[in-house]
Amino acid sequence: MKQTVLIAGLGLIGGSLALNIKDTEGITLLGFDTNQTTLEYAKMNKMVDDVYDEFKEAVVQADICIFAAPVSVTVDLIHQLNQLSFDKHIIMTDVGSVKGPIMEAATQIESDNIAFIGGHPMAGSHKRGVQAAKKHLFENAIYVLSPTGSSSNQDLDVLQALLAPTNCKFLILEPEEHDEMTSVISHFPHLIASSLVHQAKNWQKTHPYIPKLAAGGFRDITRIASSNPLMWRDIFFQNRSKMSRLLGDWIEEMKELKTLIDTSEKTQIQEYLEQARDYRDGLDSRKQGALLSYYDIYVDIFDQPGALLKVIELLAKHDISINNIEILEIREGITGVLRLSFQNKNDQELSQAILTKNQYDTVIEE
Ligand SMILES: NC(=O)C1=CN([C@@H]2O[C@H](COP(=O)(O)OP(=O)(O)OC[C@H]3O[C@@H](n4cnc5c(N)ncnc54)[C@H](O)[C@@H]3O)[C@@H](O)[C@H]2O)C=CC1
Ligand SMILES: O=C(O)C(=O)Cc1ccc(O)cc1
Repeated sequence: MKQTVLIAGLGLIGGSLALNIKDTEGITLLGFDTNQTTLEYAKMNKMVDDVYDEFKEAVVQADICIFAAPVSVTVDLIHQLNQLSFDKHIIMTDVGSVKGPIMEAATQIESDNIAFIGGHPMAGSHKRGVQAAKKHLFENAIYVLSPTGSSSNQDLDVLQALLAPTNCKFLILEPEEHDEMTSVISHFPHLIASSLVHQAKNWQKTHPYIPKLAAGGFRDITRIASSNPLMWRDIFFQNRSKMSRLLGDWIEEMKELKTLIDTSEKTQIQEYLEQARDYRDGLDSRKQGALLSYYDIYVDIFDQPGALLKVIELLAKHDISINNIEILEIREGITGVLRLSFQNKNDQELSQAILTKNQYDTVIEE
């Protein structure tokens, strides 16, 4: 079937979706963005068939439109739809990290020809822009969909079929429960990560060597503080009431912890740490779902040039594809452990056997 698909906002997420959709048979893929360099890049790299810098001109041609701009921009674009007339059925969706304001804007759409389904791929990166787009970004990730009264089951099927090449896992959620859950598990942690970085920066005035002491733990917990500030500012304010509530709860909890520390309540502090560890370890279980979507192997490697390449070559020789590679440093610049992530248990076990045979120490965490 021939379909014209428009992606409005060709950044990290829009560009990554384009890389998944572009080669589907029968699809003409259009891209709209206000950034000319982005449009030129997308066209030059054949990520889309055609580019537009005028939303209205592009959207009237589409059978499916995916809004992939910042949440506040998507809200504005949805409001513009009422200035246009749509003479054929069009499925519209978005990728915004906050659903409430987008779904609210969608309720104001006047055309009966528009079927709106909210969307949010729960995968991303701290990078931004079309140059950071990756085809495999959504592999195994949860992709939340929120159908509305304007969309039918058939619309939902069509959208899921379009997104199938991403290899994501669909989850249907109400916008309100989505926003509450993502505020806890995604949005609020970003604020805390930034706050920890600010605290270290302030203490650096007293102890200039602080950055040299920053060990793996600090790096792990603050990784997301390197994310796109414009996007996160938008997310915080679009999900403002939930963020404010969590901040209030957090402040109260920190006050209680301060009292426990000040009064040397060692048992209660230990229980607090134990409960957190047990819950966190439980989240890592594949049975629980989202946090760990890959089959991992930890490989000890020494700090020698080419160590990484040797491991990759070894697995490539056996046609095993690695989903993700992360070097976990013991100290800054000193390689310690390699985390290799695989798509399935078979690849994981085969890789472990090959690496063990080649004298590598490996661990699979159950
Ligand atoms: N970055 C991430 O990890 C994730 C982001 N999201 C959501 O995806 C959406 C896009 O985020 P990213 O791709 O990361 O951001 P990005 O900054 O990489 O891309 C945004 C794109 O929108 C374009 N844009 C800005 N204003 C525009 C306008 N008025 N009209 C048309 N295009 C405009 C920009 O030029 C840019 O190409 C956001 O709503 C975000 O909440 C969802 C999941 C993960
Ligand atoms: O880098 C990370 O861990 C993220 O937090 C990615 C992410 C960012 C925004 C989203 O709405 C969903 C996922």
